Amino acid sequence: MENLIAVLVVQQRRKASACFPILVQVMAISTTTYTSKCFRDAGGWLMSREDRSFGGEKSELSKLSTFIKLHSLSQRELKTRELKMSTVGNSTNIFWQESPIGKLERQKLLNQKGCVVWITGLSGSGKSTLACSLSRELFTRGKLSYVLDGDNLRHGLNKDLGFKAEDRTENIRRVGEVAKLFADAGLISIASLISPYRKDRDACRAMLPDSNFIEARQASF
Ligand SMILES: Nc1ncnc2c1ncn2[C@@H]1O[C@H](COP(=O)(O)OS(=O)(=O)O)[C@@H](OP(=O)(O)O)[C@H]1O
Ligand SMILES: Nc1ncnc2c1ncn2[C@@H]1O[C@H](COP(=O)(O)OP(=O)(O)O)[C@@H](O)[C@H]1O
Repeated sequence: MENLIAVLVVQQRRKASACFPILVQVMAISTTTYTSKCFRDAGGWLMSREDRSFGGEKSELSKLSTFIKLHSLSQRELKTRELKMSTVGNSTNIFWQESPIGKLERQKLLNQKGCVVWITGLSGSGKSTLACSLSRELFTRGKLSYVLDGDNLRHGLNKDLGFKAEDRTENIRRVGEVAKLFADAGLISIASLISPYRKDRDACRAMLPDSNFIEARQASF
């Protein structure tokens, strides 16, 4: 049976003139419960912190002030959504927002598979040259790539970082995250960084399915 996912909202926060809900919990309920009628009628669900059951009268519920988002999801999607809810810093209301267009659709549009090619090697070993040649070669074959070059990224995104071990780790983590997003967008993301520590490269690899992360070591020519 299809499951419904209800996002419970217990309070509102005011910011400027706008009210926006604070998301506190995601819960699955069966479509056979009383609530499914409420969902249909109201197109959403209202619930107080005190009333955590789904059995309350609709009239009571409608006294409450805020809005609940409702999605009809498969069990699998539901699990994914629940897993993607996370606490970031002190915030408990940060959750993953799905894109209306899926990765597979983007890949189909571009006629290619998004992935990360990670080129590691010493400074001056030829990483950037290799990354640019690869990008050009892919382009001539009708494949869209983008080079994430360590030098370039240190001009902007990573300009606050130096070359201590922990700064390199953070540099590589950030580039890994960007590369992952580009791969998700359907691009062939070519990262060219010294990335001297295996653990940092492995952490980037772990962000993606194995077959989507290709590591290449540029030996000095
Ligand atoms: N220790 C030190 N001091 C000063 N400058 C340095 C240092 N290490 C690297 N570089 C220069 O920074 C460029 C980018 O480095 P990366 O971001 O790829 O390094 S790392 O992956 O974070 O280790 C790197 O670019 P490439 O020479 O293209 O590798 C260097 O120009
Ligand atoms: N295969 C190669 N043969 C000869 N020279 C190369 C080769 N690859 C790169 N170079 C030269 O070496 C220098 C450093 O290359 P670069 O790609 O900037 O290295 P990195 O990005 O690793 O610092 C550049 O002057 C480049 O033209």
